[in-house]
Amino acid sequence: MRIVVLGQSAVGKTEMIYRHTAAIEGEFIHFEILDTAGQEEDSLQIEEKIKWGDSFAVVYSVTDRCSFDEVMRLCFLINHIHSASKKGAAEQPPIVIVGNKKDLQYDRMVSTDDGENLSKALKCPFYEISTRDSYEETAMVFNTLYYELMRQGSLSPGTFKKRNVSKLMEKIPKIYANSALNANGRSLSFNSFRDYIPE
Ligand SMILES: Nc1nc2c(ncn2[C@@H]2O[C@H](COP(=O)(O)OP(=O)(O)OP(=O)(O)O)[C@@H](O)[C@H]2O)c(=O)[nH]1
Repeated sequence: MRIVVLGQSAVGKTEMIYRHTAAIEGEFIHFEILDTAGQEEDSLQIEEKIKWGDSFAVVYSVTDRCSFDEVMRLCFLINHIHSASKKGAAEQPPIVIVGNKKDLQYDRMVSTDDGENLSKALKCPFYEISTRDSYEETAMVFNTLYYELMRQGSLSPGTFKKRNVSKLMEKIPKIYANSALNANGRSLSFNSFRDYIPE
């Protein structure tokens, strides 16, 4: 299952996991997670990434009001690109809205109510998490996307089994949250998405 993580710069996307395997109801689900680069990317790159994904985590930081204001635009972008590329899809692709950095209580600029109200308006599940403090909360986001995709009937467990790990993800090391930081203290990521994008 392919998940694309979107959101403004510095909200904590790079703290998320790049490969993750979970046993859900007796099935081993292999998640391929694609990070995006906040503000630096051009619209073509974002479009390619959105087309690649089955489902989406749109992340903001509870300490950054601007990143919250960006969520609605990103959700509309995902829906627009998917409805144009996957004609006939009855529903919007699974999207989870994620308010990250909830550990920074004293720096909060976005309340839990704001997040919940937005998620109701956009009809998407919503979680507040801390990627810094909890691996489980991050994994919960991915599991929810899996259940949403199954609910839509877009993919059956059998389809997942047959699907090969994409060429894109073969280039990427397995990295867990808060581990494998590079010299700048940031998790490893990849830069040249277009070189690796599968057909
Ligand atoms: N306190 C706290 N800090 C976090 C959390 N998640 C990420 N950070 C920090 O926030 C900063 C930005 O995180 P990144 O993962 O680089 O943000 P990004 O969204 O990938 O940013 P771009 O790559 O610019 O798009 C880093 O210093 C992280 O350590 C969290 O849950 N709590």
